[in-house]
Amino acid sequence: MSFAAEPNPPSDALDVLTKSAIKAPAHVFDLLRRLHQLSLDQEFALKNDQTIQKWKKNTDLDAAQRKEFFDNLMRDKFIALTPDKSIFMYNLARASGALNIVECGTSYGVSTIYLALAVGQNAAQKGVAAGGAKVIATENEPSKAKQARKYWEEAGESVERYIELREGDLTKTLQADLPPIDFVLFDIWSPMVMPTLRILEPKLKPGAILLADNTAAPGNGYGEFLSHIRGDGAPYTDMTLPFQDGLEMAVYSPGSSTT
Ligand SMILES: C[S@@+](CC[C@H](N)C(=O)[O-])C[C@H]1O[C@@H](n2cnc3c(N)ncnc32)[C@H](O)[C@@H]1O
Repeated sequence: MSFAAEPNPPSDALDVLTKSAIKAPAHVFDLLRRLHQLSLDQEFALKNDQTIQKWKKNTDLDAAQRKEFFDNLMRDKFIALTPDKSIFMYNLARASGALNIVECGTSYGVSTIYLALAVGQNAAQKGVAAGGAKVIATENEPSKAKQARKYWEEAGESVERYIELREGDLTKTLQADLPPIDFVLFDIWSPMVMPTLRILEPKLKPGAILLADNTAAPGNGYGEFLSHIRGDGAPYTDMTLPFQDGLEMAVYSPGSSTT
């Protein structure tokens, strides 16, 4: 999400989540609609919150004070990937046949549900047992992790069994026990993205897909990450997809010839 963008009326944003957009049991589909609505309502309120507008303009705050304000503000916020981006992500994960996905930034687990549906459906199609396919979810706010688990329990078997939630700072929780990775979602505070990619990169499979949210938002803080994946000789192909505030899609392509 970006505070700079004009808010969309929440009802419009949800229109894309039709029954033909994703394959999901009816109760999971209804759960996703409910959670997106909560997230969109929160974002709508945030964009019109005068406290935030004052905070944005207050140049007296130092970096630590700004971080504290931001962390407190976000502690109970979904900040879920928007429905259009979520649907695209689900279908990309399905089309690529991803079996092992890392989700950087889980919050209340909305995007995790899409990724777990995709992983589970890919596993079923390929005849892979549940243990061989999963979404590694990451969240450092305990109250969010607890509630995310409840939503996944409500979603049931087709979702819950494909999620492994690692609680705590992801730059620590992702240090060990990573499978070869097919797909990564970066939906986390942008300064965390490059340190996390450094941890994940040795485990990326050739052809692995990276998505990163809001790379075209004003002041997005993605500079180091974008330089890394777009640099001369970088082992990636990359495009900013034209969703609101951008959605970066990169494909890990080590050793690919340019001749
Ligand atoms: C944008 S939200 C994720 C939204 C989620 N992907 C979705 O679509 O439902 C980013 C989350 O990252 C979490 N986070 C921030 N820093 C973190 C860190 N160092 N380790 C793990 N999680 C972190 C925040 O608490 C927040 O809930």
